[in-house]
Amino acid sequence: MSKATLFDSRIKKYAYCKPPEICRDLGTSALGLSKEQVDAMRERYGKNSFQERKTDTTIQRLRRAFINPFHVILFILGIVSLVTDVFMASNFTRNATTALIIFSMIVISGIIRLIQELRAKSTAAQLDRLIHEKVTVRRNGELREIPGEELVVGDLVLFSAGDRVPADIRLTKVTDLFISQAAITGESAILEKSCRTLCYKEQEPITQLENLAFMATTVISGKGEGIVLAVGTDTLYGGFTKPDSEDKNAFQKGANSIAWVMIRFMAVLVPIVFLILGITGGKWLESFAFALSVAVGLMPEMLPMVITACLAKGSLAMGKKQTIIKDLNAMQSFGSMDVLCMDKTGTLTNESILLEYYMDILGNENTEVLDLAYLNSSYHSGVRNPIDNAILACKSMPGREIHYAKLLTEYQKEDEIPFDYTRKFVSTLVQDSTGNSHLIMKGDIAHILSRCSHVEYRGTRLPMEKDARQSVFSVVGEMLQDGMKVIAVARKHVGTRREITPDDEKDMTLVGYLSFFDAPKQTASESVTALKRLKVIPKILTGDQAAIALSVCRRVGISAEHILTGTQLDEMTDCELKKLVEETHVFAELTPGQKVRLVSALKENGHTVGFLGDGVNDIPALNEANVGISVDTAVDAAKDAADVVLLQKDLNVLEQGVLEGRKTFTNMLKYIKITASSNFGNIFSIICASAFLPFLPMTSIQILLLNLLYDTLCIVLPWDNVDEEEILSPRDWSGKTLKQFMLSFGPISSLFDIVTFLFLYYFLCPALCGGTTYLQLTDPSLKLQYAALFQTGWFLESMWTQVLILHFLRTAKIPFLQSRASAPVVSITLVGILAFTALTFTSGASLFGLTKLPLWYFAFLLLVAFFYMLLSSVTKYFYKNKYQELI
Ligand SMILES: Nc1ncnc2c1ncn2[C@@H]1O[C@H](COP(=O)(O)OP(=O)(O)OP(=O)(O)O)[C@@H](O)[C@H]1O
Ligand SMILES: [Mg+2]
Repeated sequence: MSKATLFDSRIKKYAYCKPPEICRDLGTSALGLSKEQVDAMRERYGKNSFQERKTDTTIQRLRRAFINPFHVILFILGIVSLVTDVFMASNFTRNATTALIIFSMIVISGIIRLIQELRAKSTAAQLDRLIHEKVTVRRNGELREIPGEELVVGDLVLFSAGDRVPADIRLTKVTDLFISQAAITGESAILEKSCRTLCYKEQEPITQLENLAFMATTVISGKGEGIVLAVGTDTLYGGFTKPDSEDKNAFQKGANSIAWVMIRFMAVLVPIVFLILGITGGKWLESFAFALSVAVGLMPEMLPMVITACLAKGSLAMGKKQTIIKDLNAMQSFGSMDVLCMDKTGTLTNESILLEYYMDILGNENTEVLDLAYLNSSYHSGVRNPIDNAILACKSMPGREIHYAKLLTEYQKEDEIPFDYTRKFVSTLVQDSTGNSHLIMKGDIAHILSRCSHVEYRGTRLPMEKDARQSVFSVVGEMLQDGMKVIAVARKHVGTRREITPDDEKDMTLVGYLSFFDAPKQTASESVTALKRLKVIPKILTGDQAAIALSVCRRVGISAEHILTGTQLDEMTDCELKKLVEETHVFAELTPGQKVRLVSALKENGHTVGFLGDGVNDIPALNEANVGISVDTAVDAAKDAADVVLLQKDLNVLEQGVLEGRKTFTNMLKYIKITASSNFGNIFSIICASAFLPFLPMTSIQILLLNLLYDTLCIVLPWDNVDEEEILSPRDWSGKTLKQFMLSFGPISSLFDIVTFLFLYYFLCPALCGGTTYLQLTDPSLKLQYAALFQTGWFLESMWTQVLILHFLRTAKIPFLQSRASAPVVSITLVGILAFTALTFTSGASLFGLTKLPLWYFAFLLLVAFFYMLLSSVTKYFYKNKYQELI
C-alpha cells in the first residue's frame, strides 16, 4: 500500500468516530495526557519535527555523502585497478598507487559533502528556532504552552486565528473556525471547519473532511480544539515534504544530466582508447589500466560537491546579511530570477499603516464611523492584518481610552463572517444594551458598495443615488491618488438576530470611510532601481485599489503605463493574459487565486519568477513562484511557504540576494563549462596520441595525479571571485551553451598538446637519447628513458595548460591583469604548479614514472603557455562577440 493510502486509512477513520471513542482508541482522556503518557506516545509515534528524521542517523548521512553515481563508478574502477595492478600483477610490477589515488578521491569528495550536510543542518535548525511557534496544549488537566516539536499523538491542542495548525488533528470543539489549506492543496479557498462526527461517504478526499485540520494549514479566523492524530513526517504535510530537496530543482536535474552526458561520452571514448592502444601496442593489460585512468580523469566526480558547496556558500553569505535561505536551491533561483512580483503593504510599504482620517460619506470627520470599525476589528476573530492593527491603535489616542473600553461593554459580539481575501470584507454582528442587533461591515469600497442600498448622512438614512460609485470616488479619489488605503464601513439593523449568514449581507447602509497612510519604505525606491539595474523586472500584484497601486508605483519608480485589475483578468483567456502580462507591471484588486494565475502566466512565458509577499493571501502565490520570498513581519504561514525570509526591514538585501545568487550560479557554470571543455580537449589529444605513439602518452598514475590537482582546484572554486559584469543580468541555464563552449575551447588545448607531442617526440627526446626517434632505438633502457621524458613533458604541459585554462575561462576579461581569481584559487594554482614541477626534479619522480627535464624545455613550455594564452584570448574575444557572454 502506498504511503498516501496508508495515511488515509489511518487518519480518515477518526473523522467518523466520536471524540470519546478516539480518546479510548489512543489511550488519552479529556484531561489530556500525563507525563508518562507523553513519553510513551513519543516513543511510539515519534517527534513532531522534520529535522530529526527518524532515519537521519550518522550512517544515513554518511550514505548520502559517499554514495552517488560517480563514487560508485570510481569505486568500481578502484577495485578493477586493485585487481589488475596488485592481485594479478607479478611481484615486480605490483603497484597500488592508482587504486590508492582513486580511493583517496572518493574519500576527499565524500568528506567535503559530509561537512556541507552538517553545516546545512545547522542553518535549518536556525530557521526552526525562528519560525516554530509555541502551541497551547491541555495536559494533566491544565493548559500549558510548549514548543511545537514537543507535541505528541494524543495531545489535546488549542489554536486560534493566525496560528498554523501544528499537527494533523481531529477537531473536538470549534468557534467560527475557518482554515486556509493552501499550504497542502494549493487552493486559495478558505474552508469552514466543524467538530461534528461525519457519516461515512466513500471516495471523499481527506482534505475535504471538515472535522480534520492538517499540519501547516493556517487558521484564518475563529478558534478550535482537537486531538492530535499524527505528528512530524507522519502527517499529510510531512508526506509531501521530500526528505531531500535535491532532486526537485530544475538546475540540479540539468547539472545531473550534464554529468550523464560526460559519462556517456566517456563510455564511448574510453573503450576506443583501450582498443587503439591495445591494437597498436599489443600490451592489453597496460592499455586497460591506462583506459581506466582516462575514465577516472574524465569523470566529473567533483560535480555534486561543487554544486552543493556553491549553494551552501551562497546561503551562508546571505545568512550574514540577515536573510535566511530555507532551501539551498532557492539560491540558484535567486540568481536566475528575472521578474519579481511584490504585494504592496508590508513589503514595499512600511509594515504598519496608520489611520489618518475617519469620515462620513461626504468626507467630513465622523467618529461614529471609527466606532463601528473599532467594534468590527475588535470582534472579528480573523488574522489581524495591518488594517485592523491601525484601527485598534485608536484606543490609545489620548483621552479616548475610556470611550473605547465602554464601547466594548455596551456592544457584545454575537456572530461574524470572517474576512477573506476574495470577498474583501468582514462582517460582525453585535448586540447593544437594549438587545438590538447591528450588522457591521467593513472592507473594500467597491465590494461594500455593491451590497449597499442606502447611505447615511448626519443620522438620516437615504436611498443610494444611481451613480453612487461615481460620487463615492469623487470623495475618496484624491486620497487614493495620494497613496492612501481607503476602506468603507456599512451597517444594518437586524432586529434581535443572534446569527448572520452571507444572505444578510445586502441592503446595507453605507456610513463612511476610513483612510490609512501606507507610505513606501524609505529603501523601496532605491531597491526598485537596484532591481532594474540588475535586469529584474519589478511588478506589483496587490489586492488593493488600482488608484493607490498607481500612486505607490509612481513613488517607487515602477512603470504604471498599463494597469490590469482582477475583473479584467478574469475576462481574459490564458493566451491574452500571457501577452499582456509582459507589458503590464501593475496589477490591482486581485484575489489570491488571481495572483497565482499571474505568476504561472509569467512562468509559462519562460521567466524565473520571484514573489515577495507577507499575508495569508500571498501563500498560494509564494508556493507557485520559483522563489518565494517573505519578510520577518509576515504571518508565520507565509514565512513557512517562502523559500527565503528577509529578517531586515529594508529591501536592499534583495539586491544582495540576487547578486549572491548569480555569483553562486556563475561559479557552478564555471566548473561545469571549464571541466567539460578541458576534458573534451584532453580526450581528443589522448586519442591522437594513442594512435600515433608506440608507447603510452602518459602513465595511469600521472593522469590520476593531474586529476587530483584539478579536483583540488575545483574544491576552492565556489570561493572564487566573479566579475561584476557577469552578475549584471540574470543567469540562465541552457545546455546549448555548454556544447558551443566545449567545441570552441576544447580543441585549443588539443592543438597545443599536439604541438608538444611533436616537439617532444621529434626534438627533445631524440636530443637526449642518442639522436634517433623511438622506433629506431634498440637499447631497452634508452627506450624507457625516451618514454619517460615524453611522458614528463606532456604531464607538465597538460598541468600548466589545464590550470591556465581555468584562469582564462573564468573571466571574459584579461586574466591576472583585469580580473584576478580569489586568493585560494591563486594559491592552489601556484602551489600545485610549483609542487608538481618540482616533483619531476626529485628522486621520488621515478615512483610516478617521471624524470628530470632539461631547463630549456621550460623555455618551450613558457612559449607554449604564451601562445596558448594568446589564442584563448582571441577565441574568447570572438566567442563573446558572437554569443554575448562567456560563462
Ligand atoms: N482587516 C480588514 N478588514 C476589512 N477589509 C480589509 C481588511 N484587510 C483587507 N481588507 C480589504 O481587502 C483589500 C485587499 O487586502 P490587502 O490590501 O491586504 O491585499 P493585498 O493583496 O495583501 O495587498 P497589499 O498587501 O499589496 O496592500 C484591502 O484593500 C481592503 O479593502
Ligand atoms: Mg498584503
